[in-house]
Amino acid sequence: MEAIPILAAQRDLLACAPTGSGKTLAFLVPILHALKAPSRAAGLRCLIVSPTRELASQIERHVRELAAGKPFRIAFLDKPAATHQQQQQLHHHDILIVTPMRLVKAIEQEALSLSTVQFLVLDEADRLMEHGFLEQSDLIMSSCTHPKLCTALFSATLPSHIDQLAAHVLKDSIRLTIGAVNAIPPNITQELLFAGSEPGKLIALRQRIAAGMDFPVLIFVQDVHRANDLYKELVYDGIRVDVIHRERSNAQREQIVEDLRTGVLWCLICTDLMARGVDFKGIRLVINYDFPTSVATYIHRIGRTGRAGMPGKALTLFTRDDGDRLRPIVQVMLQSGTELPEWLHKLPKLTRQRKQAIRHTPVQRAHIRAGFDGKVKLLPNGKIRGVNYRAIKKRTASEST
Ligand SMILES: Nc1ncnc2c1ncn2[C@@H]1O[C@H](COP(=O)(O)OP(=O)(O)OP(=O)(O)O)[C@@H](O)[C@H]1O
Repeated sequence: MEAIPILAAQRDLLACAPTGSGKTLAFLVPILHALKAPSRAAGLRCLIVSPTRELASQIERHVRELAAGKPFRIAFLDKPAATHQQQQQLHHHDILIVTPMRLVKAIEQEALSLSTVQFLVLDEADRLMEHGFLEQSDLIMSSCTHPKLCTALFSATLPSHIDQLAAHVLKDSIRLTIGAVNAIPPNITQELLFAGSEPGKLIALRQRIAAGMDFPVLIFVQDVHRANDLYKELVYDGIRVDVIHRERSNAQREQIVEDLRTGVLWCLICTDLMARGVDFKGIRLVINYDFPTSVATYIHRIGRTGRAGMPGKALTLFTRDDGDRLRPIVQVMLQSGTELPEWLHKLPKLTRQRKQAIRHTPVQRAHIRAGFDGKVKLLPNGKIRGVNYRAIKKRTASEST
């Protein structure tokens, strides 16, 4: 809420606040207030950039809800503008929500000019200023040439190199930090579990499920293949589970999110595509099945629970292979008051060379063993057609001994 008067005064802002603390409203409320009313003559006045389609679509929903009753022209640019007429229409929106790739295409095709933009918001700004997005963000920022442009950068995480970069692109800005930088909301209870090896993780997960788990649960894995493999395992176990990653269609993703919201699904397996910004309602537990690759990833993943002050839990599994990546995340857990065994307090620092070497290299992991490859069908009693439940019970019991 501290951001509201700053943006209302049209000052550049760099804001860092914990996950689930309501950053979206913190920028939408003052911007809608400042825009006052629709104005076709003024051209596009507000541009909101998000790194993923899911988050952009969620922001669009929030804008429409907040602007209800005022006929602002709001659009989410999720497809290239194909015809000249569509390109012309882009200029006539008051507020445009975009992902960088689509916007850069529109700028390059000269389908859209950003010279009238008065409010530019980069949501998940540290991600948008990282390798992979930085060039696109740079082009977007330099295309916003209005003399009274107000730029706002929002995120729950702010690595120091991004902090410095942000300071260069903002003018006479205010820096706002709610709580400590990279803080975990205190309402999220964190747990770290050593599972020994890859098969040990599956056993640990099955044991937790068998012991009773608060659904809905999000499970993060490191890539699409592992998401599909774990999905097969959990379907085999009779769990109402689905999977989201870049290979699912937009329609499938939307249906899955809806199914999770309404309780049709208990469990959603996802890649880091869903780690940032997405506001799943009522997630009780986040499981890091594969250890996160960075502190930022850890914070954003577990931030899918414990939103708006609700209680949440996060369970992070690790194996011997994750040893080099453990220390920074252990530090974050300790700083937020998580009790961990004494040996974890004394993990050695990595050398700079080792840090560099592992930064962009995912851990090579053994396959998650797939138990069932056939076609599956969820029955009304919650079981899956074609699954031998007796065999699973027997197998789980023998694996855990
Ligand atoms: N003042 C408020 N009172 C109650 N709930 C709120 C308030 N502001 C926001 N919320 C709710 O809190 C939830 C989290 O908000 P939001 O998605 O904006 O968080 P965020 O800070 O952007 O998180 P992230 O860093 O994960 O993107 C949403 O469901 C939102 O509706």
